[in-house]
Amino acid sequence: MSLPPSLLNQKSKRVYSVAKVYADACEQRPQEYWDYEQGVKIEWGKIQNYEIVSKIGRGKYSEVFSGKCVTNDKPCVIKVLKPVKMKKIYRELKILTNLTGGPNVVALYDIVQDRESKIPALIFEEVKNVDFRTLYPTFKLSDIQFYFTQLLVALDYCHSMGVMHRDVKPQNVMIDPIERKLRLIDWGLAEFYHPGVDYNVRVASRYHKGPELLVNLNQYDYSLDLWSVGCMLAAIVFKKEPFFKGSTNPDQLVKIAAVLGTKELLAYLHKYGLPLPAEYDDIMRDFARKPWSHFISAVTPLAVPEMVDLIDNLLRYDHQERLTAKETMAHAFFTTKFD
Ligand SMILES: Nc1ncnc2c1ncn2[C@@H]1O[C@H](COP(=O)(O)OP(=O)(O)OP(=O)(O)O)[C@@H](O)[C@H]1O
Repeated sequence: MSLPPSLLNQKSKRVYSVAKVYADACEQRPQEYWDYEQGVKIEWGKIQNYEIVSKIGRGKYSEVFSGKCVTNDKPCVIKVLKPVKMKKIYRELKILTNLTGGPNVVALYDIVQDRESKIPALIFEEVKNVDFRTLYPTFKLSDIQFYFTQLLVALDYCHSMGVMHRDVKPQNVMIDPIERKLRLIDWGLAEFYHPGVDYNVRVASRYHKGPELLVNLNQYDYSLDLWSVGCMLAAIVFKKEPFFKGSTNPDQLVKIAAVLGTKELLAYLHKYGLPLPAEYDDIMRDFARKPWSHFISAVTPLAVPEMVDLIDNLLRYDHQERLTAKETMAHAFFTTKFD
């Protein structure tokens, strides 16, 4: 039985940007693969199989607990969702079930539901994460090579499966340095990519939002995630956490322009036939582009030329110019041997 047509892959009247890679990843698969509005059938597990041990986190959309599966005594993480639109819950579930088992993607063990409140909870593998504010300052170049390769493998995988994560940031990259294990978590903002579709720009967390989101360029794609990776690397290497620290969303673009230049921002908008939104009228200034050397000093030994070149190729206004996840892994930074 075929599904009725969906609004999720409806093209915009003006198609001005299409992903450079994996553009047809969803279109090549059956509609059931990506149509979370019509095709999600949840196989609920048993809530009594899980026990809460302690609280480990609180997100905008959930409360997260460390727990235990009583049938096998295995540790797990229990993410109890806050009441949001069912459509958002279906999207996260569909994406997680499609991606679980993929390299460095947090594994979804089960989905359960509270009998009375009907609130769904997701059961995940647990990662013994060390907070990035403690861990990243210990990184040598070889650690950056290792962990960012793990992150890029996860991203290349999800992109190849037609999914943009849309919330890449240190808080969503769990690292267990003892096991040298990395898992990309929080697929709550992730979305299926269809070429020519207009997407909501209210995604990602402020400091890691790509310029496309801040100028209302709706036809963005997987390359959004590579901007966020560039922000993470720049923060580590230039010892500036976060690298772009806007106080509001519009101020975030001002902070980016203060580094990448205002003329260059306008050229980006011009390429895609978009105006600079009116909200910038009073706050955007005419910034000259800063060379990366501006951020290099005696306290930035990680800023070797290969790394700076990599950052330069990720932190590009033009999402089509950024390296893809695969291209990033093949960049000289990753193929050079560092101690
Ligand atoms: N598998 C896991 N292993 C270890 N810790 C985890 C795991 N999953 C989630 N956490 C912890 O719980 C926090 C919140 O989880 P998650 O980001 O999935 O929830 P969220 O409500 O979508 O958060 P946000 O508001 O940041 O988008 C994470 O930042 C992390 O500290």
